[in-house]
Amino acid sequence: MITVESLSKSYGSFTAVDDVSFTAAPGRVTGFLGPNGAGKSTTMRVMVGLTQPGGGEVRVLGRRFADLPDPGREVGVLLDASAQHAGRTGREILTIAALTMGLPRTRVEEMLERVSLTPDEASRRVRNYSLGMRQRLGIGTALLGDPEVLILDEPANGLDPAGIRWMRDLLRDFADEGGTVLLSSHLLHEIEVIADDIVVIGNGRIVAQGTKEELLAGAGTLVRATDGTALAAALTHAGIPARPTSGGAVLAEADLTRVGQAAFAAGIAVTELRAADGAGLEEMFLALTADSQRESVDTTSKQAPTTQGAAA
Ligand SMILES: Nc1ncnc2c1ncn2[C@@H]1O[C@H](COP(=O)(O)OP(=O)(O)OP(=O)(O)O)[C@@H](O)[C@H]1O
Repeated sequence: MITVESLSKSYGSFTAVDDVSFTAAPGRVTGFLGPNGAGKSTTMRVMVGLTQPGGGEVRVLGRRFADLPDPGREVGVLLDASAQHAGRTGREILTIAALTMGLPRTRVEEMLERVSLTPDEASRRVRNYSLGMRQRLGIGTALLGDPEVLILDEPANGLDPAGIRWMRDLLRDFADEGGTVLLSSHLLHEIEVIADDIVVIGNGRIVAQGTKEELLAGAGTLVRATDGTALAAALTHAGIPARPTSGGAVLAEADLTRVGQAAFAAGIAVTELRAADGAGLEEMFLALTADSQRESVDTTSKQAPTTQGAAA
């Protein structure tokens, strides 16, 4: 369990993390999603005692990180996969970590196998590793002490699709055995594939949180007709908030039946009608974090889609 309570952190007059509260529960994979510079790494650094908070606190397994009796065995941490000693081999890095934690050397071979680094790769110096191999090694180091909690900052960075699937299965198994996983990403798709619960941060503030299902349910219905403008107008006329998406469809804030009936009543033949699923979550992510995006994003909407019950 990780509990973040009213956490704030400023650098000079700049507020990087602003009154952030959320929980990552045991048995669940919690995705911490936000665009670049949103405050994810700062929050995670506070969690593991590397950055002092300006206000609020973080508890891991009920204690501040500094008060954990044996943090290496309780919390597995991966903050920057490229921060490993480039002149050491993968096996040496794991061996040093194992010896520091008082673990037998056999644990190193177990872990190399678990993160799918071959004996040949384990004998190479880390400077010759791809980013994906560094991530696997970093995840191996985090798992080495058989911790109850994993805190991983952008662990999918550099992994190919097969690597992301491998990581998803690994984190799923970890959570199914009762572990707590918190992982960050600036890519919605990664979080959508891996996480059970999602916490969305933009400009240092939590903008939405809930289960993946809750956030998806809030995303409404995706509907398409030959004349999208007439469709959007008909839905709006029927009292259903509706807006065009970047893909030419209309995203409506009502369930399938209501949207279908409204289009039928207006005499409009729909060519597609389905739950918005990932498309809706993506729209929501872009809309909710639009003002913290560095590149301008046309969300076409004045309002974020409904996330009641899930919104913080
Ligand atoms: N030591 C520091 N001094 C000054 N500003 C900082 C410092 N560390 C972080 N920041 C600023 O705080 C904000 C949040 O940074 P943070 O690294 O937490 O974001 P992030 O969500 O992890 O982004 P990314 O996905 O790009 O890693 C950024 O604007 C960053 O420039």
